[in-house]
Amino acid sequence: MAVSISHLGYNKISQMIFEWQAADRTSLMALFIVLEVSLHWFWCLYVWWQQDALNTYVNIHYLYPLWLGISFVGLFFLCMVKGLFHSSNDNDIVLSRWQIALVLVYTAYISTVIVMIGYSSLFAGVSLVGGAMLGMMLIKRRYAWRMFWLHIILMLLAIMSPYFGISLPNLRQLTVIHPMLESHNYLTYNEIMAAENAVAALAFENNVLNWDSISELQRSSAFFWRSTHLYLALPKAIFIVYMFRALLLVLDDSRFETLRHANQDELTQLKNRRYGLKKMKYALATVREYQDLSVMLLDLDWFKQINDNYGHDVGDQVLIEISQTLSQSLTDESIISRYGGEEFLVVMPDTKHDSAMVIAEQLRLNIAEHVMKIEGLADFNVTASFGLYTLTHEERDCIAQGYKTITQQKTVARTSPLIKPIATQRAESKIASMQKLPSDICQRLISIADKALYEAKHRGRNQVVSANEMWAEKEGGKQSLYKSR
Ligand SMILES: Nc1nc2c(ncn2[C@@H]2O[C@H](COP(=O)(O)OP(=O)(O)OP(=O)(O)O)[C@@H](O)[C@H]2O)c(=O)[nH]1
Repeated sequence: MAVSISHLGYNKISQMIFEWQAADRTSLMALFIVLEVSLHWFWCLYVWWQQDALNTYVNIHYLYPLWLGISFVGLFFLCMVKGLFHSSNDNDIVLSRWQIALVLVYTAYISTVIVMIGYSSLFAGVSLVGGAMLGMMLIKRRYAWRMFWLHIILMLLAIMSPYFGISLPNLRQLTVIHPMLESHNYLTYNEIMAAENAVAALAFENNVLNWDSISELQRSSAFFWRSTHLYLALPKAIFIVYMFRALLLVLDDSRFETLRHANQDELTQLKNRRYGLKKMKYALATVREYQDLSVMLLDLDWFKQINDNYGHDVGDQVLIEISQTLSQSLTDESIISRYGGEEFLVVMPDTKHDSAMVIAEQLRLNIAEHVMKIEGLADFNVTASFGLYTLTHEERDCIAQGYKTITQQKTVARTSPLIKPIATQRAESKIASMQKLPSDICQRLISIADKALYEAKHRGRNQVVSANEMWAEKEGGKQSLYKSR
């Protein structure tokens, strides 16, 4: 199948986004907000610096609480940005080039909006929604919607505030800094507004706009006209939200595809080894107190001969059909994965040894009875050998207890008296989250099932051998996963 470069690029970007940790995505969103907030902060600095010149037009007392608020917001989001450049193991930079490019482009856009067009709540509002949503997109879509509704509510409150006698600082008013010039140059939005306000000022006493006359103007204005602010901004905001929504849907599909490829075995469509092990770890961590867990490793017999006699394609077909037999014979609770070439791993949570033996025996029969019908070849059957091990809850408790004691001793020995309590706490909570089991337990379980599988091959193939029974025979019933055998 031909794959275009743009398709590859698109897959790569979406894969990168979803491999990102939530903390990094939050930090990126915070960085966008910091960029915007710092521009507002510098705008306040400029007004404060020019306060003598702006005194006639600007109620400077409103500037200080606004400036303070902006500073707090900026500092708050700056703290959130901290996680952006370092991953949990400290020195690795987690921002990739495309993310840096995204941040720079957004900065350039916001700078242009503020410097060229002047501060307008409409532009700033839309840019804020855009910037924050860009960050939100990288976290969760429901936040994008919440953010959108919050923005509308805030705008409504701002529109209605004068009717309740509330005066809010008006940043746009701060842009009125020059009287009209006799200039034929291109005028920016900011300059036009300045000119309009200067003209409007003629209508007021002493040719000066003051806050009382502004408040009077606000109260006398019809609610309908005041709310143009909202309904002019709304279509833009909805457009942005829908654009992001469409993007999210595309990314969701892409994420699903990426995860499918990452977890699935191409040939058999079973889960692959990596995912099988991950699910096994999860099953071990979530198994209940009185539940046993059984692990089964099965390997097709004389598979090399099938390849040699009939060809690799027939070998592949056999693997596909046996995988289907596995999926059909086992319940949904079983975790089935292709462990290696013709080897499969089955983990059965909450399954006692006797039940696991019955299941394995039935599976062996199903495989042996399955007739391979390949065009141009005589029908044939394939058999498989099984190694099985059941980790009983009693043994699991013993391992957990022993492991806990060893870990506590190590932690106490390694740490100084000052940091001992914290280190011990951390170690304990980590152990608790793993159900107090050592991290190599999965490999040990598989390796024991593998020994039983080896024994099954040795005994003549096409049979199930239980590691529990094997060691019970050898050691008179005494057995432990962490004891040298
Ligand atoms: N067709 C095909 N063959 C594979 C695949 N993966 C591994 N194999 C082959 O599987 C064969 C495994 O051979 P062996 O390990 O000798 O095992 P065996 O012939 O089944 O013998 P026993 O396990 O002792 O019964 C090798 O020839 C591999 O090339 C695959 O995806 N497709």
